[in-house]
Amino acid sequence: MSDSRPDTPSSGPDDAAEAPTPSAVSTPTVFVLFGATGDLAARMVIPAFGALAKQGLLPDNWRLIGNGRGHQTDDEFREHVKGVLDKAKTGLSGRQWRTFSASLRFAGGGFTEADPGDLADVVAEAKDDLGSDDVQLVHYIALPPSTFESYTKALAAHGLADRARVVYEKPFGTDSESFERLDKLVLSIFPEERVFRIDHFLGKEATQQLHVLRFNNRMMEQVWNRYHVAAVQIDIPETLGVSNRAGFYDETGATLDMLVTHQLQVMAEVALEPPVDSSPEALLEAREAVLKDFRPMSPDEAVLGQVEGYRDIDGVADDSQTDTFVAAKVWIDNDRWEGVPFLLRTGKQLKESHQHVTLVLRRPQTRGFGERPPRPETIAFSLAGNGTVAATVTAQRPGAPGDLVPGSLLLDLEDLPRAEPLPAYASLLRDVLAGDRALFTTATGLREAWRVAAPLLANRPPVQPYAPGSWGPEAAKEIAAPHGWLAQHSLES
Ligand SMILES: NC(=O)C1=CN([C@@H]2O[C@H](COP(=O)(O)OP(=O)(O)OC[C@H]3O[C@@H](n4cnc5c(N)ncnc54)[C@H](OP(=O)(O)O)[C@@H]3O)[C@@H](O)[C@H]2O)C=CC1
Ligand SMILES: O=C1O[C@H](COP(=O)(O)O)[C@@H](O)[C@H](O)[C@H]1O
Repeated sequence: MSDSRPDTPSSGPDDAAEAPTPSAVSTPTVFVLFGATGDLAARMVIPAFGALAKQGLLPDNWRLIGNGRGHQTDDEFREHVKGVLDKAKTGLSGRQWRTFSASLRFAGGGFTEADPGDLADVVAEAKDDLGSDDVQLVHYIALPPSTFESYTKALAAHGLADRARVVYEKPFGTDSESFERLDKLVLSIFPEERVFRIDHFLGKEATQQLHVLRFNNRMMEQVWNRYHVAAVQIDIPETLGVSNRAGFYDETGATLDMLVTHQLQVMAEVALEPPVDSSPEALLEAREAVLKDFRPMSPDEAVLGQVEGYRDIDGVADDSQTDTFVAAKVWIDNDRWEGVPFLLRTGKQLKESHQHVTLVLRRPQTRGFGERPPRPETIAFSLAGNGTVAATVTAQRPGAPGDLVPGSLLLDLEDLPRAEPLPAYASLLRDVLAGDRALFTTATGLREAWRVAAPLLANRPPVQPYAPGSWGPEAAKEIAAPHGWLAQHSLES
């Protein structure tokens, strides 16, 4: 394994102009990134490390060890990371990149209970390098969920679990039964306070604004219930395909990848009751509590789809029944939300990408001035990027008394004074370093999510084909009747 220090700078501002940035955590830390060659690592986790480095939020002394089943040298891994950071436009200066890249290592040869590959040795070297007895070990398991159990056992078998923190990607389990088994195994090895079950949608800036805006603004607080809200849409269509991660995707599918995970957590963020105080712990308790009121999903109120051509992708079975699309109606049995459908939709290779949480408002009780356009008024949050919030209103077309048209009031969160938005993964990694688990899912919350999804998973409707670039199977339109899925183009800046 090579250990030379590369001097190729990543694109970024001039070294001379760069001010030293303070480090957030002083404990020397060794990160192990399982799945370092994968899609998630490239799209989110490695760029998050870059963003933390850029803002001076990594510990003063750290190492990041990439792990995989294949072999590569440290320098090859550095080249990979450099490509990823350049693509993500992280903007590290030359000096920042040199410091960053010097902390990168790769340990190949896989990692099983029987054989740790290179990892145990590389971790030991990294700890020695950091020259302290007090080194924090943080494992990030960015692997397909079917491997979580075996990697957890291997961590214990090779003495890498002691005093370590561990981050699990989602889905944590693939149904109630496997969730309970995994949870029991994990907690037999790691104490709960060192387990971080990530759901990066909870770390998004705009997701956090759901409760902040709601509870700090009377105009939102007052309408946040069944008397004023006719329906809530949590709509996450994607143009993205899955050909680069077919193995993972074919064993997962849209329902597990997005709906049982991100969308139910975001739904809980929308639906929660006022937390007892403004602490992160109270927020987490409120999220868990409302999940208990979610009604188990009915397969009759769900549509699954599979994009045409999916079975031709390398790594996908010829007769795959995996869903690349799901739309479903979920109900909450409590006083605030009785009778309000929560409409969840997501899928791959659809017409458009967006991530919208939309409260569809009931029409005003007064007669109004003019003929209202059919589009309902809404309060909508775009979770993508740094996030936007919009209210769509009905207004009079200027110069045309009585001619009513929809308009929108838009807030771009990054335009707020002194805004310093962090990508979700960077923000959550910072929380892992600080030991703050408030924006992570808990076993209690996940147990409820699996309970809610159980009838749908046990009785999956057949997947209906849809054309790439479409909005999914026709039948999914019915789920959102009478309003239809609201596109909210005006939300994107
Ligand atoms: N991709 C994304 O956008 C997101 C993914 N996630 C989650 O991240 C996790 C990983 O997803 P993603 O990166 O997309 O998946 P990938 O298919 O890209 O897999 C990640 C890496 O895991 C290793 N791997 C694959 N199969 C196995 C196996 N059977 N045993 C051991 N290692 C294996 C491979 O590395 P190697 O060949 O080097 O061993 C691969 O590069 C999943 O839990 C997913 O839900 C979460 C949010 C977003
Ligand atoms: O967890 C996942 O999320 C991504 C979408 O995340 P975002 O950060 O782009 O908002 C999704 O594409 C992927 O399939 C899924 O595993």
